[in-house]
Amino acid sequence: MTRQVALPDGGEKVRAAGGEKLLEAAGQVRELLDAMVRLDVRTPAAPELVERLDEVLELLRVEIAPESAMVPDLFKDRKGDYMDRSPVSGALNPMAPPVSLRMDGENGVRTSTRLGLPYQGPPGRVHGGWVATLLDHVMGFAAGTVDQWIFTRSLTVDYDHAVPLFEELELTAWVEEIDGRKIWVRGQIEAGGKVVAQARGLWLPPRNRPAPQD
Ligand SMILES: CCCCCCCCCCCC(=O)SCCNC(=O)CCNC(=O)[C@H](O)C(C)(C)COP(=O)(O)OP(=O)(O)OC[C@H]1O[C@@H](n2cnc3c(N)ncnc32)[C@H](O)[C@@H]1OP(=O)(O)O
Repeated sequence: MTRQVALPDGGEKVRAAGGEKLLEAAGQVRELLDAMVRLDVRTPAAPELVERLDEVLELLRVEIAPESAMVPDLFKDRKGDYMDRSPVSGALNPMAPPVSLRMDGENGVRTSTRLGLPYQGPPGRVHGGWVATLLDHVMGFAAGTVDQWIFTRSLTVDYDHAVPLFEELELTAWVEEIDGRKIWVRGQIEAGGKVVAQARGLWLPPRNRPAPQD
């Protein structure tokens, strides 16, 4: 059975809606995150950094939406805007590497990414929590059907080898089995042509989803 998968568009709609500059700013904050973890604790740049960032935050304080306005209604709201803010593939979320997903055959999703120092766990290796996050995300999209939220119910990760920083990582996820509402998915990360992490998980839509006319 061919899955209907809605992938994030890498900020295309944001750009089309006039958000080019905001995407550029998100890229700058991403760069800032990387710079922050590379600074010496006694950097002489710190006082000026505080001052300039304070100005930036002052500018934003009057612009930002309340937290509650950014939490979509599970059953009513469309996922588009929310996905631009995702911590993994959100073009507008500086925490996101970001990964941009593409289809891999009829039942799979694929992406490649390269992670830098903000994602370091053991020396030179990606933090295990981020390894699981990347797999969770890509596998969630492989499981996800158009116009429906879907949740991770179970995720088992095997950390077979180090997942290296600064190297191209190939992520793939594919649906293994569908059993009623239950969607079983497999995923893996390859580096240098070798599988370094793999996972299996169960995805489910919420049980109490109202009928479409509600
Ligand atoms: C466009 C794309 C968008 C989607 C794109 C999304 C991409 C982003 C991906 C990010 C993913 C996340 O971060 S998701 C966030 C983290 N996950 C969550 O917050 C989920 C929290 N859990 C829940 O809300 C709930 O448990 C649900 C909705 C998942 C399911 O609830 P439920 O259906 O009422 O019932 P529940 O008891 O949980 O179990 C359902 C069935 O699964 C079985 N089951 C449970 N665990 C197991 C297990 N390990 N192995 C076998 N079977 C299991 C149970 O026995 C039961 O079977 P039976 O008795 O029915 O036969």
